[in-house]
Amino acid sequence: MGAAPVDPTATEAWGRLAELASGFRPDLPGLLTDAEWVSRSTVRAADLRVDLSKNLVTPEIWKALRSLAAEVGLEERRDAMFRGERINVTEDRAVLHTALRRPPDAEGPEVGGEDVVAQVHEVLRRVYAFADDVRSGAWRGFTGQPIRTVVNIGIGGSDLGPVMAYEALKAYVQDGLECRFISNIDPTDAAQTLAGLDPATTLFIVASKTFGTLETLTNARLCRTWLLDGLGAGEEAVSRHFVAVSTALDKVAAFGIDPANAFGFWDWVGGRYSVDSAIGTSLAVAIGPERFAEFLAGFHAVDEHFRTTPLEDNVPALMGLLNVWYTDFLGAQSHAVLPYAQSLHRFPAYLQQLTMESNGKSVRWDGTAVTTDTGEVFWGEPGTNGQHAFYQLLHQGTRLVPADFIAFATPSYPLTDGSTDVHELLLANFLAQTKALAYGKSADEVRAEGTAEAVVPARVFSGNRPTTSIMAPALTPSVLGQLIALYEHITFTQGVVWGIDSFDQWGVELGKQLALQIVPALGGDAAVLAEQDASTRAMIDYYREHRRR
Ligand SMILES: O=P(O)(O)OC[C@H]1O[C@](O)(CO)[C@@H](O)[C@@H]1O
Repeated sequence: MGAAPVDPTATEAWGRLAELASGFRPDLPGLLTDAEWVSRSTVRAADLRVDLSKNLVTPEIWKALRSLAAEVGLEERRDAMFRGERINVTEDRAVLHTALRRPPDAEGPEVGGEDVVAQVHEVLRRVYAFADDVRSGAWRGFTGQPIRTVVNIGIGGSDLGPVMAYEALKAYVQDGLECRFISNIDPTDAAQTLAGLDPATTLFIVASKTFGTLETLTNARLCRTWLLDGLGAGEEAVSRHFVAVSTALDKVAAFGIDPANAFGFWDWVGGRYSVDSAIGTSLAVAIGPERFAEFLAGFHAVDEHFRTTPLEDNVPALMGLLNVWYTDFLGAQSHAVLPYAQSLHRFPAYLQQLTMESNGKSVRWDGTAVTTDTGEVFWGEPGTNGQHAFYQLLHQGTRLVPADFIAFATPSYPLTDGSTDVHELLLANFLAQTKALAYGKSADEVRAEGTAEAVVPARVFSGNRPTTSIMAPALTPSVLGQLIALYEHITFTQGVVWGIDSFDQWGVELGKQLALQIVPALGGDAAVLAEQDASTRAMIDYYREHRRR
């Protein structure tokens, strides 16, 4: 099962961190008076400026966290990943999503004797040619019309990355082109997504790493029926309206999609790490090959930062270590990601798969039990919307919730209401929130506002609530690539400390198996029904009684 990971709790650094945590009294207002602290706590990766100064740490804690990274062999494992070693132990695979964004002239790692970077660029060349054809109108549908809508059919990493990036970069989408996304097996998703579309100008991308995913194949069949019925055509129309992205090109062909219309990728790309592979084809069509290449270059810039920067300034490593500190020493159970950019409204959902499918594990890569708490629950919504919903708990609740705030100097859409720079109102809120969380408001301050004594406690803010502020010049394709790579490497860092294989996802399998076993019972198979537990049986009975056809 691979060499045993170092038990982090047995390291010297862990002992030191435990000492530092016991009786730790954070003093963010005190720290923030020190310009030197802020400047030392502000780190950069490519275009990302990351202010770590409003975190519950001290120089001693940082030192101990870096020692922990050294003792668990973070840099060695990072290097092994970049070299293409099979660090995805339970699936016996290399982990090389970083090769997807290496420039064509870079010397790539080899997997199975094959030059990975050359393979990547060969597929990219085909994706770009396809994207150009769709964008220029050279690609025609069955009735001879150009494509207006691209519908990506996928789920998990084959959906969340493309939809998140499309939403984030909508300002760059070619006029007259639109992407839509179908993921859920609930037919409502397909029904609502297809509503109003003209089959003659609609092209489907079936995106599935394995090409065996129930939801995606079901939706693909459903869309094929919709297309052929709408066009009044036979199977011969499929090749003008369906392309596929997968590592299983034999299954793509078996499904009836012309291999000439299929774009491949490789088993060394995890689904949740695949938006920068051909899985991003819908995005490449929407924003064009040049912008897509900038997106990849953004990832690569942060990869290089992570690969070459010493720990003191290595942003993903520092942020990952900080998350370990909060999770294992200060008892945090969740982590909020709060983009002050509406364009990033699907970013928290994307990060949920990236972080929780990667680090939601109880055993280590050698099969032994983890020795400490692992993966936090990631969640979030764009500001300022969240301020009017769940920030109450962030400010005054009993839970410690470290939060990452993300903002951009230049807005995606520079609208004004005639007199106000609306983006400045957004940024003022971003700045105000991290300040309010850090400083809080004392009882004396509340009293000084003339508040009745009985209400004073309800209006006190404890402060000392940690935040990290990430800023960049604008949400460009490159900056989006940088942000994604940042969180990929944060996730990796945490996984290494905990000794986790962050690249498998066995935990999703049991439910899938059981669903397939239960299907016949819903259809009335008495023998399968009898095998179910009492609760499941009763719900199936309820369903059969209430289902209207
Ligand atoms: O791309 P595929 O093979 O259809 O898988 C979709 C998603 O399903 C999962 O395997 C989880 O069920 C994810 O890891 C993956 O991103």
